[in-house]
Amino acid sequence: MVLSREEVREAMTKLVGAENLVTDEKTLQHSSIDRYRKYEDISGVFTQPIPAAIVKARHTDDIAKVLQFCNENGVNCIPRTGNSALESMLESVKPNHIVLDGSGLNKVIKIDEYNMQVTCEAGVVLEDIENQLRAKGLTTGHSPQSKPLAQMGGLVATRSTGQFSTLYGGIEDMIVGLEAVFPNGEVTRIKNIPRRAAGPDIRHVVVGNEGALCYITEVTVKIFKYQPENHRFYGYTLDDMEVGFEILREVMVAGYKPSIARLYDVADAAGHFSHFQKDKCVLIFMAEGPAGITAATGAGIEEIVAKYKQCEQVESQLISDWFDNLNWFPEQVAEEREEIVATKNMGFTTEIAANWDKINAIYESACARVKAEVPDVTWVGGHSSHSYMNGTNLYFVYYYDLNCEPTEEIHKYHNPINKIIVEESLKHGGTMVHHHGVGKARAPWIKDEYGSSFYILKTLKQAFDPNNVMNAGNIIPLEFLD
Ligand SMILES: Cc1cc2nc3c(=O)[nH]c(=O)nc-3n(C[C@H](O)[C@H](O)[C@H](O)COP(=O)(O)OP(=O)(O)OC[C@H]3O[C@@H](n4cnc5c(N)ncnc54)[C@H](O)[C@@H]3O)c2cc1C
Repeated sequence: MVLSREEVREAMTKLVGAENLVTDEKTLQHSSIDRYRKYEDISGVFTQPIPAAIVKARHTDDIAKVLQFCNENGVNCIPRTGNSALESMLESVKPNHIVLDGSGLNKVIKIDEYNMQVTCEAGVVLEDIENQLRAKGLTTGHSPQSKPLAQMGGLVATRSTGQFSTLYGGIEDMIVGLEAVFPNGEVTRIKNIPRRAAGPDIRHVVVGNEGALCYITEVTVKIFKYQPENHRFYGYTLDDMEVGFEILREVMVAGYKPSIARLYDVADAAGHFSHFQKDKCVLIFMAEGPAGITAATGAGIEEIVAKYKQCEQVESQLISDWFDNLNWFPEQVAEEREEIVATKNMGFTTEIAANWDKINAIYESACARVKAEVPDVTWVGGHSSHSYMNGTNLYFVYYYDLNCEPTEEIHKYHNPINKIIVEESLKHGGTMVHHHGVGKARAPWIKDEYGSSFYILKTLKQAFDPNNVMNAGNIIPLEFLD
C-alpha cells in the first residue's frame, strides 16, 4: 500500500522535526524534476510526481532513520545535494516520494596537507572547498563546469568528471574513502588509504550509484599542488574534426598529460570562439604542474601539432581568457532561462565516449541523423573534452526552436535527439554515457550498454535496495528488475 502524502509528512516530522521539512507547493513542484525538463520548469508546468516533502538532513543519523523508514514503508527516496543534475535523475517514477536533501551536511572535516587528502561532508559545494584549498596553494584537480553548483555527494554519486580530467582523472580516480548509508539504515565507512588489494574495490559500488543504491554522507578525495604560475595554454584553428581527433590521439599516445585537451567542431566553436574561429574547428590544450613538466608537455604538444599544416596557432591569452569564464554560477542558470523565454530556442547536450577508431564515425552519423530526423533543429555539433590513452568523449550540443507546448518538448525534440546519439554510440561499440549519468532518460538502453554484465548491476541493485526505494527507475527501469 502506498502511503498518502499526509502520512509521509507525519512520519518525516517525527523523524527529523517539522523545522527540517519543506512542504510549500511551489518548492515541491520545482523539486519534482531536474534540468532535463528545464522547459517545463521555465513554463511553470509540472508533469512528474510532486514530492510529499523535502527532508533536510542535518546528520548521518537523520539519513539512516529516514532511509530505514522509506525502506520499510515503500516510500521512494530521491537523494539530492547540489541539484545540478541534467539527466532526469531527480524525477520520481513513484508517487508520494521524498527528496532527501543533504546540502545542510556542509562541513569541511579535514584538510590533511601531509597526506594530501581532504574530507568533506556530502553537502560541501565544490567551489567552496576548492577556494579554501587554493588559498593554501592546493587543489582537488576536479573542475566540472558546475563547480559552483554541484556538491561533493552528488559529484561522487554521478561519477562526475572535470575540465582537467586528462591529467587528474575523473572523481573515481580522486576518491580515497567515503561514508555511505544503505536503505536498511546500515552506515558504512570505507577507510582512507592509498590503495588496497583486499578483494574488489567496493568504493565503486558507491561511486556513480546515482542515489539508486545508497546515500553518500562523507567523501575524502586526493589533493594536489596548485601552481597557476606554470599554467600554459595552447589554441589552434583547423579544418576538420578527423584531423583533430588524430592530433588528440597522438598527444595521448605519446604519453603527454595536458590537463585540458579539447576539440570543438565548427558549429560548437562558433558559440565559444567567434572572435577568432573564422568558421573552423578549434583545438585547445592546457599544461599544468611543476615548471619542468609543463614546459615539456607544451613542447611536446607544439611538436605534434606542427606536423599538421592545417593547424593555425592563436594567441594563448585568448584561450586562458575564455577558460576563466567557462563555469556556471546561479547567475548563468538564470540568464539561460531568460534567453529561452526570449528566443523560444533551447539547447541541450548528450555526452558519450568511444575508442579512437570509432569516435569520428559516431560524430558524423549522429550529427547527420539529428539534422535529418528531428524537426526545428537550429544546429547540432559538439566537442571532445576528455581524452584517454584508448579513446575520447564526445559532448554533443544541440539547439532547437520550440514549436510546441511545454509538455511536448521532451517528446518532440529532446528524447528523439538523445535516442539518436545513444543508438549511434552503442551501435559503434561506444558508451552511451560519459559523465552526466544515466538517470531515467538513458535507462531504457541500460541492458544494451552493459550486455552480459547487466547481471552484476542488477544483482547489486537487488541486494542493496531490494524494495526499490532508492531513486527507483534511475539507471535501471522498474520493468528490468522483474
Ligand atoms: C551548467 C552545468 C554544467 C555541468 N557540467 C558538468 C561537468 O563538467 N562534468 C560533470 O561531470 N557534470 C556536469 N554537470 C552535471 C552535474 O553538475 C553533475 O552530475 C554533478 O555531479 C551533480 O552533483 P549535485 O550535487 O548537483 O547532485 P544532484 O543534482 O543533487 O544529484 C545528482 C544525482 O546524484 C544523486 N545524489 C545526489 N547526492 C547524493 C548523495 N549524497 N548520495 C547518493 N546519491 C546522491 C541524486 O539522486 C541524483 O541521481 C553539469 C551540470 C550543469 C547544470
